[in-house]
Amino acid sequence: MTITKEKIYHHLTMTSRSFAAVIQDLDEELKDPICLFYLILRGLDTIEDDMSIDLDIKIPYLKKFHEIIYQKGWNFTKNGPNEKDRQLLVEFDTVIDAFLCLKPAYQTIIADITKQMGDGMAHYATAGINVETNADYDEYCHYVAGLVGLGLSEMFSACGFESPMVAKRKDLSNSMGLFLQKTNIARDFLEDLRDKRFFWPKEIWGRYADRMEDLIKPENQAKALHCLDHMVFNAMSHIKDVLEYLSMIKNQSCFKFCAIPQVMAIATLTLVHNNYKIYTHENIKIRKGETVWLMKEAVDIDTVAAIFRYYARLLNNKTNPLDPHFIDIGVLCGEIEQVC
Ligand SMILES: COc1cccc([C@H]2O[C@H](CC(=O)N[C@@H](CC(=O)O)C(=O)O)C(=O)N(CC(C)(C)C)c3ccc(Cl)cc32)c1OC
Repeated sequence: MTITKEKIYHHLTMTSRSFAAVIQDLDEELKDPICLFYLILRGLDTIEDDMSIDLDIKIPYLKKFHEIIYQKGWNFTKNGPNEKDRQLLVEFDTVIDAFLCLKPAYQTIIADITKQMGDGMAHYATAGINVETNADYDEYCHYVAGLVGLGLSEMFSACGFESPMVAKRKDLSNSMGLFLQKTNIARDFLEDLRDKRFFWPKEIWGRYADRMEDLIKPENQAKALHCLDHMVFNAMSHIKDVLEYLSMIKNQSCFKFCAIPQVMAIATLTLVHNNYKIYTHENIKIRKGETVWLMKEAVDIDTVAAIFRYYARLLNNKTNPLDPHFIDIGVLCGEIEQVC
């Protein structure tokens, strides 16, 4: 297992440097199961994301990925040459070998979430199926991100680090995923538009433009900013659940693992809010110094609550009084300051 283990953590570091460090800080009992959960999800995501793979090839793989993770020796070489993380699937047999060494309880949780996610991805990959309504948007984000929160909460409760209540509160675990995913979807508008991936719900953008791509036209700047703030407001609706979930987490290594992505997300959402660069530049990111500060500070619920209060006030101050959501955002920020 040692050689495989080194390869596994190499893959982890290759896929996401900053988050790899957070996973490596986890308690020994959870480090391998969560590392493998992360890599299996990346493998599934790499197939879903690859627009060069025909749907009649892609969809069966998405639906049977939960069985593939039990097939020793399996690899995947159908990804396009420039697909990020394609190397992970080329060498996926090492992930499978390590997965098969996990305790059965963790294998079952991972396989069950992978099955649900693969089915959800297959549904939304089907030609003509798009995110139209706010309900579609929440459902899509549940499949690709909310389910991850559910699986992690089940692992936290299964190993005994957290109470069974953590796995029971599926609504809160789901919100942990939706807040991260909706922040990324708002942030990555231009990159996704270029890749012809449309995640913004028509029920939102349809109020500001006839076609989604019209949002990037300079003459539509005011409407585009109101649309962006509507997406920010939609993401903010999960913050109360996020704070309630984090207040349940008692194990220190689990707490940091859960809190760091959430404080990074509220900082990112504040940067994205009312920021026209979303429509002109890709890869909008918070500064490295801010990331380092957040990773160091996100150690307990009081500090995390103070961080959310800080960014809620910043975000509120950035809102244009002419913005249709000016009042709503103000009310939500007020509520966040209450909960904290
Ligand atoms: C209780 O729930 C969680 C608790 C802790 C962390 C995460 C969540 O955080 C990372 C954090 C991460 O991966 N950050 C990236 C930054 C980025 O992606 O922009 C990074 O630091 O590189 C993340 O983004 N996703 C991906 C999804 C959002 C789709 C779930 C993710 C993917 C696989 C796993 Cl096992 C975990 C997570 C949780 O998931 C909700």
